[in-house]
Amino acid sequence: MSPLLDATIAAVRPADPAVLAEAAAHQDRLTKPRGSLGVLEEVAVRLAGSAGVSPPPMPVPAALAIFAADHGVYVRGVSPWPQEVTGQMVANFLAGGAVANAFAAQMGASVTVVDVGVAGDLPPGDGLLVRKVARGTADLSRGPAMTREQVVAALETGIAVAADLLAAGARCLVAGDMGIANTTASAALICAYCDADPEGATGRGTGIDDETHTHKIDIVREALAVNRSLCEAGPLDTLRAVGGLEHAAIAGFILKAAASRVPVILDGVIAGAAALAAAALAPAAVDHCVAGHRSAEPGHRLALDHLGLRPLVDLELRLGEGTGALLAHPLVCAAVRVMQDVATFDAAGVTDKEA
Ligand SMILES: Cc1cc2ncn([C@H]3O[C@H](COP(=O)(O)O)[C@@H](O)[C@H]3O)c2cc1C
Ligand SMILES: O=C(O)c1cccnc1
Repeated sequence: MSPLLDATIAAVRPADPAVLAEAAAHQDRLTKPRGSLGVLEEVAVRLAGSAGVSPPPMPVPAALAIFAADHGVYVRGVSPWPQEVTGQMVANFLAGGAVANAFAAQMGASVTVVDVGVAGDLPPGDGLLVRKVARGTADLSRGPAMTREQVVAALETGIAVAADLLAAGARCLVAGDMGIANTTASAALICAYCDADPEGATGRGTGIDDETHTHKIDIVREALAVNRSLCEAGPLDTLRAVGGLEHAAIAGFILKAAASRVPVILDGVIAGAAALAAAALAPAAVDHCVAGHRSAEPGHRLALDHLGLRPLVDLELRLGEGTGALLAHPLVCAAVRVMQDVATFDAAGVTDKEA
């Protein structure tokens, strides 16, 4: 594939089983009824297993990377929004005006925007990394979206961005996306990796009427049919056949976080589809992922079920940009804080009914 990608995949290790057991036992010694923190207990144990130490380190500071790219399938009329909105939103992110900026400011996360494949040229700006692999993908409903070189370059971009953020001190990575028509590619990826039917996996994205929704399902079906042999050839070929440049970059970003034993909080259906690709390339990568939220897109539920991840927040969000993942960050921090701060029954002199 590529030396960087191969090395990153090889470095992805599963959660440490001894640390998982130690963390679970520690949860049970804390001054609360066992299991009373529900899913938050699982999250803290998960982060301990991922980091290889219990209690796990506090996942701060968090760094959001928004990977932006365009999609050839746009020409098939699958999104109600003009394609130039991708580049315009990049400018909005750089100006601090998007929802992702508001949430990142609220959560104390940094924001990095990566042009991994926006169709138009973007004016340079503070916080923009221009890593254009192509000016958008090819139309996945007519053939492969990407060449092998392109998908590898996009994966490497995600790996490099994660590496730089980690080197700058980030201890939690958050994956975001921007790309008009990318819910179509996400649906196709989910069908290919989960063996799902386009009807159940294809949602309304930014908001389409019934007729366009039916058409979008047909487009996903066409994409899977025309790319069938590539989708059967392996996980990398599946990603290049029906994915987007931002999906590939997010997959690389997840792989690098996993290889570094740093948690990565997943966002909605785009990050979910990218996580399927990362997990297909390195199954243990899932051990280092936290599902930030469940989006309203039906395919997202299929992806999370396939990955075995339980979302922390379900607020019917359907935005992307990393917004749902950012909302979950304080919950992840609170879960870790419990492990670090809460007294044990012994230390606090509280009677444990199980002792
Ligand atoms: C103004 C605006 C801001 C957004 N921020 C994220 N998305 C989200 O919507 C797009 C995917 O939906 P579809 O597949 O229906 O085109 C992606 O860009 C995604 O990030 C946005 C979309 C719009 C219009
Ligand atoms: O699930 C998401 O993140 C999503 C849904 C619709 C449009 N954009 C993103």
